[in-house]
Amino acid sequence: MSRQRWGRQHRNHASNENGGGLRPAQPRTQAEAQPRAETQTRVRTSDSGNGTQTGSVTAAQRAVTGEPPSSRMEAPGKVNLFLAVGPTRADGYHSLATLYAAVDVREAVTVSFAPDLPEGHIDCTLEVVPGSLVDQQVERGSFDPVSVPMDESNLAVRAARTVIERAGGLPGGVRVHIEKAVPVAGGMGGGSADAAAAIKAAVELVFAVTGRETLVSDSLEIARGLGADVPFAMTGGAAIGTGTGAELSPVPVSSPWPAVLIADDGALSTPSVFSRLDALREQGQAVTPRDEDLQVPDELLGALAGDPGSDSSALSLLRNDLQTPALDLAPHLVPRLEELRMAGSIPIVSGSGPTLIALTRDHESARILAAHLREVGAHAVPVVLG
Ligand SMILES: C[C@@](CO)(OP(=O)(O)O)[C@H](O)COP(=O)(O)OP(=O)(O)OC[C@H]1O[C@@H](n2ccc(N)nc2=O)[C@H](O)[C@@H]1O
Ligand SMILES: Nc1ncnc2c1ncn2[C@@H]1O[C@H](COP(=O)(O)OP(=O)(O)O)[C@@H](O)[C@H]1O
Repeated sequence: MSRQRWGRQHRNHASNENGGGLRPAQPRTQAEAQPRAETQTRVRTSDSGNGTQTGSVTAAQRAVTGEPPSSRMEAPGKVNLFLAVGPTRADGYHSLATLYAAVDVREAVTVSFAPDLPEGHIDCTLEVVPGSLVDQQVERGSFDPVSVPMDESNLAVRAARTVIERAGGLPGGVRVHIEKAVPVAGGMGGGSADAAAAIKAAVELVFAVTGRETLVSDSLEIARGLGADVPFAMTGGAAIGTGTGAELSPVPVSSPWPAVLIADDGALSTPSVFSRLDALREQGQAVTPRDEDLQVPDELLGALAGDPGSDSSALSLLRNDLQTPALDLAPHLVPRLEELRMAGSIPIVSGSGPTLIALTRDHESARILAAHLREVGAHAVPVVLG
């Protein structure tokens, strides 16, 4: 069993009651290099129980700086290039076969030791990354960050708490700070990315404060316990997901695929979309695939791997069984998909939606399409997949 920990991106920073003193995230696009959005929401939670700068925080360093240790980790949002959904299982989940691809829109979570807070307390703060799709939604008034739960149900809080408790606790509280770039309830696994980043950051923090290590296998078990998409957010890249989506087989990507992400003004709850699929199937309006259909086609994997024998016709194999129920719940997406097809892209609903992903011929086409969509009022950014 590996004793390796996740990454090494410790940093020290002063943390105050408003989550201030946070080093700005590394700008990823020109748009994101603008000043930070003012949006910041914060709640304190408690219970009865208990970047780029690298290198571990040593006790000596802490003694010199006098700052509590802190770890900032990133994790990507995702799209599903293929998603075949099987029948409902006894536990209420659906067996599925999916092809996950990470997008270069990333969440970041900083977990900081807070000796001034009582043991077991977790403060959670959130800020919106400037220029991100979420920032575009906030600016247009279609998303309010206050709608993200900041209590014990927040996935980053749950992740940090689970890691810390399994490691035997810390002699104080913790601050969790989320930098949000992935649309909430958009079918892009943003909450799962927060959970994954928080697991990695908490593992590093526990090690910095106590010297206790967390096995990679334990981190992955915690990830699986937090949601079907969380293990993929831990690994990124591209992978086949089976079972509930948490059993992963990484797949190679020759060169990242260009695409445009189009966020919606609304949100769709994942359980409601699965329930609508069940209802459509019961009414005979959607087909339940046979077990042998729960397989990502080799041609699609070949296209992603740059197999010379594969060609762009493999893109016709893109599939999302949640698209029909998502469109049923959000019918305004139907003409939008058609417009994207007319513009020469290959669009598909991302996961349970309502975010759309439009694959383009090349990066320049993605840039032009995203700029055009923004001109006509959509929230769009060019991205690369995998
Ligand atoms: C649909 C997908 C496709 O990648 O992504 P999103 O659209 O949410 O991003 C995932 O399967 C979502 O993963 P995640 O959001 O982590 O799901 P979970 O929290 O574990 O489950 C939320 C709910 O979704 C339904 N669910 C999820 C996964 C699955 N294989 N079968 C299901 O039926 C269940 O109703 C479950 O209670
Ligand atoms: N850190 C978090 N970020 C976003 N949503 C969260 C978080 N923690 C809990 N949630 C809850 O999870 C729901 C789904 O979140 P998200 O992962 O963004 O969507 P999706 O499952 O569509 O990819 C949200 O509506 C919210 O209520």
